[in-house]
Amino acid sequence: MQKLTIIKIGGNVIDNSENLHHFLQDFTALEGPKILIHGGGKIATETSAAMGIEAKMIDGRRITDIDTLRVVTMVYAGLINKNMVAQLQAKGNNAIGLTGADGNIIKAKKRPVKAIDYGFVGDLEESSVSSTMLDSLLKAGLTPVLCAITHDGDTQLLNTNADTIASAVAVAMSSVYETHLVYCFEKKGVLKDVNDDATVVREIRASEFEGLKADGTVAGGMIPKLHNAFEAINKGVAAVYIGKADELGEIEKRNFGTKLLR
Ligand SMILES: Nc1ncnc2c1ncn2[C@@H]1O[C@H](COP(=O)(O)OP(=O)(O)O)[C@@H](O)[C@H]1O
Ligand SMILES: CC(=O)N[C@@H](CCC(=O)OP(=O)(O)O)C(=O)O
Repeated sequence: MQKLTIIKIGGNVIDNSENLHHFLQDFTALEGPKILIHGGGKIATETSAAMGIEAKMIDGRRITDIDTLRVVTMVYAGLINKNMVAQLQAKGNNAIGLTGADGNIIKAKKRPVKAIDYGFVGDLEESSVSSTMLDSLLKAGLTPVLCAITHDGDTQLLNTNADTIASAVAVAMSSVYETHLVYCFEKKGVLKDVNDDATVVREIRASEFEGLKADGTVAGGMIPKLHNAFEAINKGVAAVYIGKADELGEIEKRNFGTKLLR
């Protein structure tokens, strides 16, 4: 099987133009077919505030009412996605920026209203990602750049967490490629002490996850990130890493961040 590299980049890195430039350079230099998935939550929150809309997050998910959906569509599918594609083009990478609605690449289901109404948040299912469409783009020599906007197939755009998209895309592509998934963010990996980059946990087994949550080692956005990362490794993705965006260039040379084990 041919190797495919899927990289997810988080909002804190995207927000810093110097870090983003460096990351996109390293991403372009990676050998072989690749897919980039980006978030942008931080910029969406700032843009919402500038428009007088208060951002509300519960368990790492944005409550997406109709006004917020407009903002995230503009920010993720427009501003961030198109700027990233333009930067990749300038670096010689023939990128194509897409939402899940384009080419029906990711179809989601609006999250059912239970105790909390998340609004226009889309959940993914086994059959949500079209590996066939993504593979035809890769075979055409293009680098897909996917944002966090999906659709329900019945006109409605939806907002789906970018870590979840990365995991689902990696699982779907594993039937066609030996898929490697890398979550890039602003820290060196999963840390024992969140404020100390020298405390990277080099390997985490699925069986250790509950303990790390219970003793408070992992918290906040790291909980859904690890959950999505373990979903990927447990469903056939060949390798999953979590590490620092500006160390991506080192990934083949030495230990990069935290490696997940089944
Ligand atoms: N043990 C940990 N190691 C690293 N980061 C952690 C840990 N526990 C909590 N975090 C927090 O998780 C955040 C990453 O989650 P998130 O902000 O959702 O990522 P992204 O930037 O990819 O969207 C980090 O910025 C950090 O504040
Ligand atoms: C439903 C939901 O929460 N969607 C996310 C999508 C963006 C994202 O995941 O951005 P980061 O990777 O930068 O956090 C949000 O709107 O924040």
